[in-house]
Amino acid sequence: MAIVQLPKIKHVRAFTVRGGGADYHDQGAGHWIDDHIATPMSRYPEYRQSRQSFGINVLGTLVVELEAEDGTTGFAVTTGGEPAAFIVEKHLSRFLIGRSPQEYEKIWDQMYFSTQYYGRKGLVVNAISGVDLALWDLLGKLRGEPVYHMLGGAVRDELQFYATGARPDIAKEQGFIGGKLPLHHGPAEGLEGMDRNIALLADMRAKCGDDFWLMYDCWMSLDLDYATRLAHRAWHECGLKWIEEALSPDDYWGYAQLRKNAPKGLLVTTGEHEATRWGFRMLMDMECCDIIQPDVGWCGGVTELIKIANYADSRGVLMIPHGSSVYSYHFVITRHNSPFAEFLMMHPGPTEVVPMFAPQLLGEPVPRNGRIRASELDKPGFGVELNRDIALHRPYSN
Ligand SMILES: C[C@H](O)[C@H](O)CC(=O)C(=O)O
Ligand SMILES: [Mg+2]
Repeated sequence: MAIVQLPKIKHVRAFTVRGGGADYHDQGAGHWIDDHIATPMSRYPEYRQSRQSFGINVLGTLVVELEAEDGTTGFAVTTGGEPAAFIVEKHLSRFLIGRSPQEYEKIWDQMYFSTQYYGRKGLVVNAISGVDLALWDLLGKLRGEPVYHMLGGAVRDELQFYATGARPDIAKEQGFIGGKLPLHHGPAEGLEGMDRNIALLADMRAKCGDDFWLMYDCWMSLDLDYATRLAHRAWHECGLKWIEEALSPDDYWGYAQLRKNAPKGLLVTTGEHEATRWGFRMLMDMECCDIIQPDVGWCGGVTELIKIANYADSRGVLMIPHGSSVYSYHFVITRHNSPFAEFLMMHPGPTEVVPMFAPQLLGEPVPRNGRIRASELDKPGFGVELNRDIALHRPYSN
């Protein structure tokens, strides 16, 4: 039987898109996701009300499209905009053109180590992740297989989701297994801010009852003392399930101490702004958290997430990827140490379940009653198509 040789990559294109989608903070006015949410910039009053005021949405979405010799295309979206498009077109494309998508390990290695002198985390690894996701999409489209089949197949029949957004009470009615609230007040707002954080959580606990998971997402905004005090009050007064990304991603020592300081039973989680197997090894070897939360569009893509997830599994650490739509769904359904997934509520309220990366992905599945069945992922690649009716801008070429 002849060995299958897939067509090689002929074209690499990087586009940018504004307005929601993969850069999900890039929303219009009045959206819950930009309503006085605590960040490291909250120490400056002028940047406290709106995260867009300090530039959280400055990058926009990066779309990576790979076209094979036979005309088949694979694509992916992530956060990165024009600077990431430059890196894809002017640097990474040389490792892709004329190559088979089957070589995703060697291609990843060349993309990472050729940019290591100016990359390693953040924007550069976002760009690498976008290329890697497009490679896996192209591979699936050429093979006629969903990505989750290529990752070993489903270990359960369906995905269960918790919802991130301002209305956990509505999320409970919609069938989600928990609700993660954004933290609104950081250390700069003192005891009054802490009391308001607890009052909101207590109100949601009263509305949701005792059995519904409630979590706080602190988006890197706290110091160790404040995070420790918040953890104890939120656990003892409101039954908080986990405190997420309380500290700077660079403060591995702080996370290790927070995990020691936290009340027994409260989970400490982080990782969405961490990258590569080496960054997550640091989090796990220093025992910084109970759950790692890589974003597959930011940590290095599927090729790197395989390495991260397997190391976590060997250490008994849960790996619940940060919300990244189909790119995490196809991974989570194949891993026992990923028992549930995140769904980021992108409706402004949020009062409705809408596709997370809308309007960029045609055919993007959404949870119904807080679940997506594995069979809903049974389309080639990541099972979505690029919406070509949106304004795609190609600022560079290779
Ligand atoms: C809600 C958080 O501030 C952020 O916008 C999203 C996030 O960190 C998450 O979904 O996790
Ligand atoms: Mg988060």
